[in-house]
Amino acid sequence: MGDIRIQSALISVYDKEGIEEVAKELTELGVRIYSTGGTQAFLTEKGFNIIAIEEVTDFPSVLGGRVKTLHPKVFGGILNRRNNENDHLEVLQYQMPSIDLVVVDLYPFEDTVASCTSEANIIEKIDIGGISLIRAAAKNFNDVLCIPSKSFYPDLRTILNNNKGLVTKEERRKMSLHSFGVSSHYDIAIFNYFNTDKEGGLRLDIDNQKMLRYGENPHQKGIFYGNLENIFTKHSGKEISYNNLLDIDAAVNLISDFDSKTPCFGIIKHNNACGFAVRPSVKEAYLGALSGDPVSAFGGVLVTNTTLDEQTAEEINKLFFEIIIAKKYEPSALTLLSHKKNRILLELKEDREVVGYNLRTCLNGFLYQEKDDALELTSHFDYVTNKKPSQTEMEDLIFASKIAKHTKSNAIILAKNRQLLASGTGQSSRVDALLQAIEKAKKFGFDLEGASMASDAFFPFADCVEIAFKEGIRRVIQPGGSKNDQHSIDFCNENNMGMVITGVRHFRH
Ligand SMILES: NC(=O)c1ncn([C@@H]2O[C@H](COP(=O)(O)O)[C@@H](O)[C@H]2O)c1NC=O
Repeated sequence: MGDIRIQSALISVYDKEGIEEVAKELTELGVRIYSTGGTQAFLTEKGFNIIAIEEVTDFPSVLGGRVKTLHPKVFGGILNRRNNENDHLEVLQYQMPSIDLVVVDLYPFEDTVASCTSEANIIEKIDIGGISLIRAAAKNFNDVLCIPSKSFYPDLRTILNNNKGLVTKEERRKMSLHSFGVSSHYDIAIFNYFNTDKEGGLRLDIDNQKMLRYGENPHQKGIFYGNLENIFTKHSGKEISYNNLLDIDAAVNLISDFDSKTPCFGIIKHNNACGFAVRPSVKEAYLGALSGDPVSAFGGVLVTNTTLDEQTAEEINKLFFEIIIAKKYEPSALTLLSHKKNRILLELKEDREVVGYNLRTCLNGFLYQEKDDALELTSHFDYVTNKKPSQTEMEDLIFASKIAKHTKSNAIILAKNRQLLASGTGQSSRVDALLQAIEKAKKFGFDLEGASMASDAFFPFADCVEIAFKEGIRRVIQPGGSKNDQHSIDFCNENNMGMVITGVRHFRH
C-alpha cells in the first residue's frame, strides 16, 4: 500500500561526485531524468540522456544561476497531489511534468563560510532553488521521494534495489524527515552566520544523539547530543556513561590549559582534579598526581597531555581507574592497559572539535555563556606586595591558578613544585575551601611550608591569607576585585608574603 514507481527524476547537484552512479541506476530502471545546467552538462558528457530543465520551464537560467528551477511548472510537477482530481486537471492544463524523485546537493554554504572568503561570495552560496526543491519534495512525500544531499545516495540505492524502483510510503516519509533535517541544518548555519552578536536568539543544531545507559542516576534517562568521534578515538572499554562524559569534559578542558612541551598528568573525580603534577617524565607526573590524593584517585579519570608509555602503564595497572585519556599511547602501553576489558581508553584527537560555549537548563529556559577560555597573561598581572615571587615561584602560582580555574567554586588550590597538594572544592565559603585543602594536604603528609595558594575568586576578607600564613603558605595568586583587597595585601606585606593579582575571575558553579 502506498508504493510508487519512480518514473521521472529531477537531479540538481552542486557536487557531482557519485551522481554518475545514481544516474546509471535510474537509467537502468527507465527513469526520465531532468537536470539543471551544470548537472545536465556533466551527465550528458558521461553519456546519459538528460532533459534540460529549461525545456520544461521554457525559460533560461538567469541572474547568474540565482533562478533556474524556481518555476511553477517545476514546483507544480513536484507538489501536485496525484490523487487530487483538481490538481490532476491543472497539471494537464499547465503541462507540468510529474516529478517522482528529487535529488539535490546544496551549495556548500558552511564550507564557504569556513574558507573565510568575502561576504559577497558567502551570500552567493545561499542556495535558494535547491532548498525549495527539497522542501517541496519532502512536503509531498505522499507522492515523491526526496534525496536531499549526496550523503543519502547509499539510501537511494538501497531503496531502489529493495523493490526494483518501487518506493514505499515508509521509505518516502523517512527521507522526508532527513530532508527537513538537511534544510533546517542549512538554515541554522545561515542564521548563525548572520547572528554574530546573538541578538537573534539561539538556534541549536545537533543531529547526532546517543542514548546513554541512564543519566546521572539509574532512574534518569540520559542522552548525549554530539559527536564523540570528533574528540577522541576509543581504543577499548565499556560504554561511556553520563557521569563519565562529565568527567571526560572536565579532564579535556583542564589538560588543554597546559602546553604539551612538558608532561603533565591529572586525576579527575566528580569533575575536579584530585591530583595533578607537571614533571620531566610522564611516569613521574602520574606518580606526582597520584600522591596528591591516592584515596580519591580510586576509580578516577586519568588524563595526560603526552604519550603514555609502558612504564607508566605498569604503574597505572596497580590501581583501579575507570578511564584513561592520553594524547597518544605507546603500543605496548595500550596492550597492557586494555587487558582490563571494562577500562575505557581514549586517545585525544589533535584537531578535536569542542564547543566554544556552555549551555545549561535554567528554570524554563537555558543559560548560555561563552566558554571560560581566559588564560591569565603574566603581562597583565599586578604584583601588589613588596615581596615579588621568583620565576620558579611564579610557575607554581600559575600552575595553581590554572587548576583553580577548572575547580568548582568556591575553590582553593594549594600547590608546590608544580604538584597539586590539595584543593578545597565547591564550598559555600572560601575559608571552608581553604580549611578543607589544608586538612587534605596534611592528611597525605604534605608540608605546606613554602607552598602557593590560588583562589578562583577574590578574598572578601583577610582571613584566608591569615590562615594560609599560619600553615606556612608564602605566596598567593587571586583575581582581586574585592573592596577589601587592601586588607589582604596589608597582611601579606606585614608578613613577607607575596601576592599576585590576575584580574581574571574563574567562578565555576
Ligand atoms: N536558483 C535555482 O533555481 C536553483 N535550483 C537549483 N539550484 C542549485 O543548483 C545546484 C546545481 O546547479 P548546476 O546543475 O547548474 O551545477 C544545486 O546545488 C542546486 O541546489 C539552484 N541554485 C540556487 O539557488
